[in-house]
Amino acid sequence: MRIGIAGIAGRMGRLLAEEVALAGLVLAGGTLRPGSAKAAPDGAIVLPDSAALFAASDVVIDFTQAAEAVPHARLAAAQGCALVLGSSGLDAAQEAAVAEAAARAPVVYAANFAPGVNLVLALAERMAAALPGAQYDAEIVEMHHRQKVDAPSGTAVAMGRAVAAGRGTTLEEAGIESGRDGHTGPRKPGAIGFAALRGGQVVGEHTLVFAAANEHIALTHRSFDRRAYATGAVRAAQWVRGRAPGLYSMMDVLGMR
Ligand SMILES: NC(=O)C1=CN([C@@H]2O[C@H](COP(=O)(O)OP(=O)(O)OC[C@H]3O[C@@H](n4cnc5c(N)ncnc54)[C@H](OP(=O)(O)O)[C@@H]3O)[C@@H](O)[C@H]2O)C=CC1
Ligand SMILES: O=C(O)C1=N[C@H](C(=O)O)C[C@H](O)C1
Repeated sequence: MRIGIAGIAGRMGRLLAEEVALAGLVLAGGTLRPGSAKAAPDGAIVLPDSAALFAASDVVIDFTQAAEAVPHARLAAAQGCALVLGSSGLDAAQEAAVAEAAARAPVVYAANFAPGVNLVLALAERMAAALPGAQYDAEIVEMHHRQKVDAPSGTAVAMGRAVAAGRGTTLEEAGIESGRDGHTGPRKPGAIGFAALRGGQVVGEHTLVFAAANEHIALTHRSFDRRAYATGAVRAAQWVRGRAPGLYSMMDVLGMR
């Protein structure tokens, strides 16, 4: 199986190249951002653009940036190539366009490819179903390295969506409270709160708190090494090859639904 890696010189791109080799798969090559000062890992073939990457690959893994998600999903659809999409920070229109392209190619899109996080998402939904929103305020706190460009993290948003689903609603309907500052007024009943911390080289930490008048319950996941994401993404690439077109998640890859 030939794997292509978009953004092969990035933090995730480099690790993905290592994990592809460790899994005994063929690295078809990778792309760099046009004009990038970064160099690809030694020995990796650098392809001139995304079209060449998709033409050379059976599965492309994309951990670059939100703006590349739609063009990459459209290339996957046009060229009959599978896509593993890990970039975060996609807006609603970008997510809808990826879903549309996935009608013509198999796409695994996940906010977080670490298996433990996906278990946390399943637990979050069950906890929210058991803890009424009128009494248990859901607050999500995440911390990441100083280079991260989007907030809240994709994983924090996925946690919020899981809480909303457990309560039989959507994140948009439940309401979001984030970036509280100044005279914000009291907390809106049922809203889901987000707080983002940035500093140092934190790989990824997420805590979901359910806070009631007389008790708190918290669920925390910490990633110590990006390899947790990279091994998950390569596993997803092996799983998605040859699947029918559709939008899949890491939960599907892990057999969790
Ligand atoms: N779903 C998950 O499990 C995870 C998701 N992520 C997400 O993955 C993304 C990347 O994270 P990370 O590796 O830390 O970030 P990096 O900035 O280290 O890597 C991204 C790389 O993509 C390159 N790039 C940007 N645009 C293009 C393009 N058009 N073509 C080719 N390469 C391009 C960048 O180049 P340059 O540096 O020159 O700009 C950079 O080298 C983020 O959105 C992050 O949130 C990260 C970890 C886990
Ligand atoms: O940018 C990162 O580093 C990460 N991004 C993903 C996110 O936004 O949730 C996954 C992980 O938290 C690391």
